[in-house]
Parts: sequence; C-alpha cells; structure tokens
Amino acid sequence: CRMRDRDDQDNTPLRQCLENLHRQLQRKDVNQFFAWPVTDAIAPGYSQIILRPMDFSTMKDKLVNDEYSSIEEFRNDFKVMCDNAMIYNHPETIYYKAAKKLLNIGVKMMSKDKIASMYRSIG
Ligand SMILES: COc1ccc(Br)cc1-c1nc(N)nc2[nH]cnc12
Repeated sequence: CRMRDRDDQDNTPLRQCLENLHRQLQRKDVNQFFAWPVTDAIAPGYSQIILRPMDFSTMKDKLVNDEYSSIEEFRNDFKVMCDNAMIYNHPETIYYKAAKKLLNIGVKMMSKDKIASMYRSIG
C-alpha cells in the first residue's frame, strides 16, 4: 500500500491496500474454491445453511464499488467466506481443509499489528 494521489475514487490509498490484499489472498486459493459463489448445484442445501455467502468475486465487486470503508470490514468478509466453508463442509473434506488453511494465511496477513502498519503507510 503505497501513498497514491487521491484524485479519483479508484486509487485511494485504502483501495490500493485492499486490492493488494485481495490479490495476495486469492493467489493462495489454488483450487479456486473461493473464486465464485457456492451454488446449490455444487453444494446441495448450501443456501439454506449459509445465510451470509461470500466469495472473492463478491469481495472484488464490493472493493471496486468502494463498499469497504476499512481493512477490518474487508477482513470480516474474508473470515465469513472461510467460516462458511467450515460450517457447511465436514472437517475431513478438502473444502474444509482449504478454508482452514486460507483462513490461517489471511489472519496472519491481516493481524492487528499488520493492519496498524498498513494504516500508517497509507496515512
Ligand atoms: C465455489 O465452490 C466450489 C467450486 C468448485 C468446487 Br469442485 C467446489 C466448491 C465448493 N464446494 C463445497 N462443498 N463447499 C465450498 N466452499 C467453497 N467452495 C466450495
């Protein structure tokens, strides 16, 4: 997150920061399980069990529409996305394991002190 001029909406410092985080996190989703919304066709009954669906494409849409006013809001959506997979899928599934691994990576990348230093750099 480097300091950028603020002349228009699409390159605010926060926006650049979130674009970076989104890119880095999505690269870790090697099987692309989290790239798109989970459909009931892929996961029977998903929409009845998971009331707050989230995925990287939805997060990107929110990002470009400036719907995130903080890094914490972005981190919350990321956590919901991972938690959903760990609610719907049993622990021995590849989806549960992928979500757990991705969540661990994200928690480290967006720890309290990492976020604080990001705010200092986009100050
Ligand atoms: C978009 O979701 C998928 C796409 C392709 C494939 Br193969 C599996 C999923 C998927 N399946 C299940 N059961 N739970 C999930 N949590 C996040 N992804 C998933």
